[in-house]
Amino acid sequence: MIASSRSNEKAHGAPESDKSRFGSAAVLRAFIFDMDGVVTNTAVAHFTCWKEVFDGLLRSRSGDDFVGDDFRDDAPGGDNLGAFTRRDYLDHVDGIPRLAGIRAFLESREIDLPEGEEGDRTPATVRGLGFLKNQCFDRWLAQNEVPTFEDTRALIDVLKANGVTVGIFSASRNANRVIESAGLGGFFDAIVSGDDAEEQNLAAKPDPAMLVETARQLGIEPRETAVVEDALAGVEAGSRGRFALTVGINRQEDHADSQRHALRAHGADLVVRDLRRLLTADGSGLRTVGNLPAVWDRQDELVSQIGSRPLAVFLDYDGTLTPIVRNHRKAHISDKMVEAVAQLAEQCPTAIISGRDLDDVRDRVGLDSVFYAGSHGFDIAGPGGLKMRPEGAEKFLRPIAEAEQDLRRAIEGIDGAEVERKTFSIAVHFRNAAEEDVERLESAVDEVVGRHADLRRSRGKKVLQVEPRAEWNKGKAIEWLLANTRLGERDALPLYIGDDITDEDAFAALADDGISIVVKDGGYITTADYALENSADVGRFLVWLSECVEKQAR
Ligand SMILES: O=P(O)(O)OC[C@H]1O[C@H](O[C@H]2O[C@H](CO)[C@@H](O)[C@H](O)[C@H]2O)[C@H](O)[C@@H](O)[C@@H]1O
Repeated sequence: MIASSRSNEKAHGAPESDKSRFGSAAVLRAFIFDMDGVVTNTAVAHFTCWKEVFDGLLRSRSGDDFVGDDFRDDAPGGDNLGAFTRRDYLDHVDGIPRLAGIRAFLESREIDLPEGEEGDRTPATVRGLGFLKNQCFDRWLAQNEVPTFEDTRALIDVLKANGVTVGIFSASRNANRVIESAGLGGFFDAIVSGDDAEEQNLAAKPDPAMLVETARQLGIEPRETAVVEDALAGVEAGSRGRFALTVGINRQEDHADSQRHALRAHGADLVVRDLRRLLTADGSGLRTVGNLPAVWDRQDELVSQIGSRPLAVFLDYDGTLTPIVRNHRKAHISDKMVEAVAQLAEQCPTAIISGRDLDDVRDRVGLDSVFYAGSHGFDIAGPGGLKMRPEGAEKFLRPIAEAEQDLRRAIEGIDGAEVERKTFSIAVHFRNAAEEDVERLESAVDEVVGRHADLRRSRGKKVLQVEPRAEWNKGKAIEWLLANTRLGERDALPLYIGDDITDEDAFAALADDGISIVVKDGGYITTADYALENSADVGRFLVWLSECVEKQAR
């Protein structure tokens, strides 16, 4: 076996300073938690009360045919008077102020009700429905102690022990009572509730106003603050407010995969199923690329994890197969690395999953034996003429082309900023721009993206990416490749190596079954299992892996 790599060589041509990397643990001084569904487990109580109220209304309109005890998860399937479902809860009322949620649900069922008056007590008006829902929840609160999520408690304990400030916010006007009932009174450094929102006229999620107010009360800038949210509107608020990191917590049991991709599409930088995934193995600190175990210290563990299963290897390109360099055109892969990938591809199916354009990454690597996914997984190709784009992908080509023109105009005059067009995304690079111009650049990009409902903005290393607002990403591409090509044959064990935030989608896809390795760069929060030092270390590891698989086959 190859000896542990302890080389300090700077493989990264222009290393990021720890502090310049968003999501870097070094810059995080505060965490803000959404209350319902993240800290407190009131979802069942809320859902039950919404169901009681809305089913009462729907029953009164549909008569004898109504099936009220229907707890199905899916949408009502065109039946506007069908029972209130969990999908309705998530799509229309979860995390939304009471009356706004009622209006959204009624609109989804094409039910027109008058707004009504403050003192209304019947389901004949929006306000009356709001009263009944709150009365039900009040009853529940009086009879129950609000449960909390253990993983959130564990994360908060670590944050507090490490001197990180912690705030909580909720659109609920019952927030303070819920926090008290959960035994968390005095636990948070700031609480912003639905009452505060009303008093200060703070717009509801996805507007970041409540989050920004919580950060203000904590006395810490959004750029130094992480947000933890479970609702789609909430992660969107974190992204719109340009918080340092937006973590999506996915507590869905039945629709876990689609919820993970939806949280990402709405702006979560990272999505986890359990917040303890953000902690080191011993649970004492945040899991960062800096404190992950080196692959070389865990060779035996890896060998036993692989066991007799065939491997399916997935590799990122920039920062993984090549060092990061100032000019993206000059990120050339070395002959030695191509040789290492080629040898590995002879032993086990191998894919390169890149944010670059498909043709660009394929030309750079130049191997016919590997699979490729370009534009963060939107454009897949492989041996034997394989070609795949997710259904409906082409509809994004037009908004992307328009945004490209707008972005080129918008960044004129920002020295060092550059637009790189890929088929299904646009990278706006700022590695060579002055630090003081980055905020202006971000605003310009947000402004352009704001004009296109089909597009969203995500982040990477000294780059903003404009991409389809679609539930597709590197992780989804890997899932597709595993299900539809020889990469997934014979119960293959997937292994992924990457270095950037978009690689977290791949790590999430492998969270239950797979090996995730991050290439070190700065000290940002990651969900990977192991680390490699730099791209030279990746090369050594690929050679080691080829040898392992060869031995396994003998
Ligand atoms: O998914 P990847 O293969 O890692 O691609 C991610 C982006 O990589 C490139 O940009 C990054 O690398 C450049 C060259 O080292 C560097 O100058 C830039 O700052 C990095 O963000 C590529 O240009 C992008 O299109 C990819 O999305």
